[in-house]
Amino acid sequence: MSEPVLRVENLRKSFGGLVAVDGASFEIEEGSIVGLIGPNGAGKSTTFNLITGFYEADGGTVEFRGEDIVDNSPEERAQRGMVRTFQITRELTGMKVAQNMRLGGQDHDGEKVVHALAGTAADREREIGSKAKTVLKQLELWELRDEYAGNLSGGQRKLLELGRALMANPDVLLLDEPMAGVNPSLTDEIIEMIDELCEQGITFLIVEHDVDMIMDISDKVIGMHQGQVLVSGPPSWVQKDEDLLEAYFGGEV
Ligand SMILES: Nc1ncnc2c1ncn2[C@@H]1O[C@H](COP(=O)(O)OP(=O)(O)OP(=O)(O)O)[C@@H](O)[C@H]1O
Repeated sequence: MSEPVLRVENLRKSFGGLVAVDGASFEIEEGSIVGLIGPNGAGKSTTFNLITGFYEADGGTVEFRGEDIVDNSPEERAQRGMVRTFQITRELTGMKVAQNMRLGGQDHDGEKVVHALAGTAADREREIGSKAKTVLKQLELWELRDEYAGNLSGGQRKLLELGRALMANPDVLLLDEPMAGVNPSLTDEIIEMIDELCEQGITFLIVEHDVDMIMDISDKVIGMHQGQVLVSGPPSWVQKDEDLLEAYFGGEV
């Protein structure tokens, strides 16, 4: 069997006395779509932030292509091809769609993009512009390129977030609730896009509250509760896992 692209082992993180991630371990195979689910407060976002290096782990390892990167900064991880989506924050809503995309090609993963391209700064600018055009067309945002990001609908913003992340040439793309606030027609578009990108070799880790959708699109689903991985495997049996069902629906009312 091939090596997993990402392996998390015994990951731990507390905030004060609160244990948010409590010895989580799982693997992500290259070229797969993996969903990370669990009830509110299960530790999904914290795990996400530990993988991308936005939080420092209290313990455990994060291996990327067989190498422990737990001491690497988010920028170093991004340069290796691990990229996450960022919300289009207030600062970015004042910029046009096309500018947002160019920034995506330059910011956290800028080094990788720049190194990948030969030639002068002007050549690189042209290259970034041409990649932005391709991605915007893929995401059907090309017509909106001169629109301010702040004028986009919630769903269109989600597509722009995805587009910005794609500008950084990711190998592994971590999506934080890509469907939140997205209307059903755009949801389908995003799912199609994820499928296509996966076929092109991008590995996905997706944190998402829409469990049905995650079960539909994922090759593997990881279910978390109280900072621990309860279950990890194919959607067909994760959705029948008694412990996970109990975590979602059981316990005290
Ligand atoms: N920066 C922080 N400071 C203090 N406590 C935090 C912080 N981030 C998360 N927590 C706590 O850690 C626990 C896990 O939170 P986390 O956001 O990882 O869960 P989640 O599964 O993503 O939840 P949700 O589905 O509601 O987004 C929660 O009890 C939360 O209150």
